[in-house]
Amino acid sequence: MAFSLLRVVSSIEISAGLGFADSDSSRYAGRLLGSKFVGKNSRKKESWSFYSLHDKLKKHGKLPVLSSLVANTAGEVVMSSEQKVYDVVLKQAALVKDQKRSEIVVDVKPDMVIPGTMYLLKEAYDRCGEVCAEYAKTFYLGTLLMTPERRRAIWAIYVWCRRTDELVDGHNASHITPTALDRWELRLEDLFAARPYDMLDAALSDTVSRFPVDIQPFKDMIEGMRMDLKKSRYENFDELYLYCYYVAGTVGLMSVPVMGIAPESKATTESVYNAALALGIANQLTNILRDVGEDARRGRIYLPQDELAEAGLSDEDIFNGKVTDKWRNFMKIQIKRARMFFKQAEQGVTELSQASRWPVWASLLLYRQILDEIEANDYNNFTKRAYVSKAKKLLSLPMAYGKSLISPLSHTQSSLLRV
Ligand SMILES: CC(C)=CCC/C(C)=C/CC/C(C)=C/CC/C(C)=C/[C@@H]1[C@@H](COP(=O)(O)OP(=O)(O)O)[C@]1(C)CC/C=C(\C)CC/C=C(\C)CCC=C(C)C
Repeated sequence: MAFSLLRVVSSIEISAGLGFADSDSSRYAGRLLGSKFVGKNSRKKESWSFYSLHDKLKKHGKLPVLSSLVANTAGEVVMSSEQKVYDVVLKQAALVKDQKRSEIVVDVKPDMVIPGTMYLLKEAYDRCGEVCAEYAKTFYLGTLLMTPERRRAIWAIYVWCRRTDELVDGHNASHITPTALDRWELRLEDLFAARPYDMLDAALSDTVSRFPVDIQPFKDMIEGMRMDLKKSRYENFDELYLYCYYVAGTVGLMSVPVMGIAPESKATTESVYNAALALGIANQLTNILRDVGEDARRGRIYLPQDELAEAGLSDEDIFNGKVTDKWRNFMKIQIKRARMFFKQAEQGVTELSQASRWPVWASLLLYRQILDEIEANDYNNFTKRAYVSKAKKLLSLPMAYGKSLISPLSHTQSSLLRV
């Protein structure tokens, strides 16, 4: 993150380091930009399928991100992915609503554990920290600003996400079957029921017993991996949005209960979760735009098929990998959409607890710059991998730190305020 923060690692390393040698070895928060976040029924309802992207741009002067209702192939109006995901957001937010908003939300339980297991638990968290430090250096540094309880909990979540991603992206990926993912899910349920399989699971098991973290986003991430196994095309943005929620928006929903909302924040809990979801979506969209060529070489096209067709582009154009004006125009629209999700996420970062803001700002600023780099590469994401230089990364860190000093109270223009 600055996912050099969350650098992809060699699958051999990850298999060994994360314990994938066993048989269990295994990518969602946005609303229409500008619509007030009051309740799901009060949101604007507008469908991507009704106008072309260009008409929308002309009509609204800005690009709508998603609709609440979409038409299915039979022409019936159905609930959009955004609406489905929003229901998860509401559920997650409800879990923490009653929780006291304070810097120290952690009610550290008396350790009702078998003697010696405390030591093992410390080892388990330390190992999660090591993995995080190794594969997501800058992010790891950011977590050091957090309270010890939060820091180690984020490490444990990070490691579980990494392991899950490795199931379909790692070196054993070609052997992964839906059954293996079902087993990974059973293992997740066991871990939530305080029956961890290994020490890394034990760290997460402890984390979920201390923070109001729900199992749903974890299950949804596994669902995203299932989707990746069976799907290599996305008909429209609604389908892509759901995929992005599964594999990345979920991370935002898992992290907020641990990172905590600032006690002085006046934002609604749902709006903060929604911003967290938006950051996950923005990151994943950016990841997809950066990796178009790489994904195409694996036979995968994550870009919405209907938007490609509307831009006069086909799968063949992607496989041929020629940067044309049609491609540039298409990419401009996609980049614009990703930036809208980043913008939406920005509003929520300030509402997080003080110590959590810096790593989140850092990840937002660093990952968003990948979009600038795609532009700087004249939209050649077929053969050039957009990356942010070390110098730019370094420059972003104090910038992120400066932004993290802005408190929710000095941020009274926020559109996330409770109504
Ligand atoms: C502070 C912070 C950023 C916390 C998140 C820590 C965490 C638990 C990260 C887990 C990330 C992970 C391993 C996800 C597995 C699925 C996956 C690989 C998703 C893609 C990430 C990029 O990783 P990759 O290594 O492939 O990228 P590179 O090739 O190296 O570039 C994703 C694109 C998405 C990751 C999504 C997030 C980190 C969500 C961030 C949102 C929050 C932390 C919520 C912030 C709160 C508010 C209110 C805005």
